[in-house]
Amino acid sequence: MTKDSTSIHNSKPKSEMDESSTNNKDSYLSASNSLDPDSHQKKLEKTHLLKEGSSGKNSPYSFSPASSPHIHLRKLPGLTIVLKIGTSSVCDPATHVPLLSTLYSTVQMIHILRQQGHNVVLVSSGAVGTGLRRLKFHKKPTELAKVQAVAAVGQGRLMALWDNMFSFLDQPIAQVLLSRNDLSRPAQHVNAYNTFMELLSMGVIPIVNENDTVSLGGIRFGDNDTLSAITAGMIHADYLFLLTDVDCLYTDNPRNNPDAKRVLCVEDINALTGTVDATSAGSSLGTGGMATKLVAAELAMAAGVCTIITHSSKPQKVIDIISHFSKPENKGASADIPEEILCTRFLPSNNRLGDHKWWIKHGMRSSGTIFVDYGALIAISVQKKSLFAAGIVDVEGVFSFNQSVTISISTSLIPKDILRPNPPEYIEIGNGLVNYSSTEISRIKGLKSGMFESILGYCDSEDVIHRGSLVLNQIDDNFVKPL
Ligand SMILES: Nc1ncnc2c1ncn2[C@@H]1O[C@H](COP(=O)(O)OP(=O)(O)O)[C@@H](O)[C@H]1O
Ligand SMILES: N[C@@H](CCC(=O)OP(=O)(O)O)C(=O)O
Repeated sequence: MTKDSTSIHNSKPKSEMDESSTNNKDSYLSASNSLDPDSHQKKLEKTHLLKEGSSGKNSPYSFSPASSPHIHLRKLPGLTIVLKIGTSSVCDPATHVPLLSTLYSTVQMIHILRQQGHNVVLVSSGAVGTGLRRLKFHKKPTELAKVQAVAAVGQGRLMALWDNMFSFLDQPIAQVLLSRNDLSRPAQHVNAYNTFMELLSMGVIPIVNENDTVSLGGIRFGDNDTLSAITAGMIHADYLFLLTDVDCLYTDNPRNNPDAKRVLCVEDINALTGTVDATSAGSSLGTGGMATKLVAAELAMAAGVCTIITHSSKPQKVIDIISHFSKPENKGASADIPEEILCTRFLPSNNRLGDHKWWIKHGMRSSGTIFVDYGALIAISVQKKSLFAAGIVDVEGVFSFNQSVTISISTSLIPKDILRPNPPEYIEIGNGLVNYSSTEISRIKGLKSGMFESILGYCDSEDVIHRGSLVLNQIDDNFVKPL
C-alpha cells in the first residue's frame, strides 16, 4: 500500500442488509405496475397469476404475469464488466474536442477483455459535449430543453465515433438508451434485461447512455454514474468501473486540496462520512462529480458488484485490476494494491440485497410516503415484523398496490429519552412494496386487519407491507440512540 492512502472499513453490517433473503416467489419482475390506484380486480387477477406461475426455487425471475415478456435468469460464461466513461474523459472540458487517445485505448482494452472471454457493457457519457462541438456552442446551455437538444445532436455523433473505432477491430456495438422511468417498470425492465443478455451472448458491446430527450427533471437518472450502477445491478455484473479524470477517490477534491489522501478500499460507504469530502463539483461538463460516484458505488455494492474508481487515461489498467482482484487471495479488504494499478475499490456487500429488495430500494421510484408510529418502528426494525395498518398514522402521495413507497416517522412520535438533541422533523426508516393503494391505506390506517373486510369489502393481505418486501435503512446514530 502507498503511504498516502487510506483504507476505510466498517465491519458492522447495515440493518437493511440483515434481511438479505429474497422471496423468490414474489420477484419484482413479477410485479405489474398498475397506474390505477384502486384496481382491485386487477389485483385479484394478478394474485391468481402469481400463484399459478410461482415455480422455480432458485431463480428470482421464475415467473411473470402472462401478459408480460418472460424472463430467464442467464449466466453468461466469463466475467460481466460494466465500464462507465464520464464526459471529462470523452471530450476536452474546454474545447469539447474528443479525447481520441483515451477513446482508442478504451476500445483496445475492451477488445482484450472480449478476447479473454468476458462480457462488456460500456456506459458512455459525452452526448452533450459532442453536441456542443457540433453546434459550435462554447458553453453548456442552462435550460433543460436546450441541453436535451444538444444531447440529441451529440448522441448520434458519439455513437458514430465509437462505431468507427470498434469497427477497426471488427467489434459490433449497439446503442442502448435508458431512463430510470423505463427501468422502474417491471415489464420494461424485463425487456431491457433480455436485450442486454442477447447482445452480450451475441458478442456485441452495448453502449449505454441516458435517454436525454425524454428524461425529466425529477425522474431522470441525473447522471450516468447511477445509470451504470443500476445497469450493473440489473445484469448481475461482477465489476463496475467508473472511469474518470482522477485515479482514486480522495479524502477531499485533489484539485483544490493538495493534502487530500487516496482512499483505496471501502467496505462500508457510511464509514466515509466525516472522512471524505466529495461535495465539490467535477469538471464543467461532467454532471456528477465524486458525490454521484459514491451513490453509484453504494447501489452497486448492495447488488454484490465490485466497484472500482480509476483514471480513464490508462484504460489498460482495467485489465490488470481485474486480473489482480479476481485472484482469491486479493479479494479481501486488506489486499495490497501494486502502485501501477492504484484505484479505489468498493467491495461487494457480503450480505447483498436480493434482487427483489435491491429493486425496491434502488430500481423503483418511491411513489409516496407512509408515516408510522413508534410501535411500528420497533416492530419492523427490531422485531423484524411486517408493517401492519395498525401502526400507520398517515399517507402521502397517490400510489397503487405493488408500488414502492418510503416509510417515515415523525420524531415527535419517538420517546424523548431515545432521541438525540436537535433531530430532524422526520426520519426515513426504509422502503417497501405496498399491498394496498394509497386510498385504501388512508381508510385502514390505525386499524387491525380484522376490520379490512368491513371497510374495503375484501382483505387480500393482513399486512400493508410484507416483511419480504421491506428494505430498512440504518437509522442515523446522530438522531436516535440504538433501538
Ligand atoms: N473527494 C474527491 N476525490 C476525488 N475527486 C473529487 C473529490 N471531490 C470532488 N472531486 C472531483 O470529481 C471529479 C470527477 O467527477 P466528474 O468531473 O463528474 O467526472 P466524470 O465526467 O468522469 O463523471 C474530479 O475531477 C474531481 O475534481
Ligand atoms: N447523457 C449525458 C450524460 C451526462 C453525465 O452523466 O455526465 P457524467 O457525469 O460526466 O458521466 C451526456 O451524454 O452528455
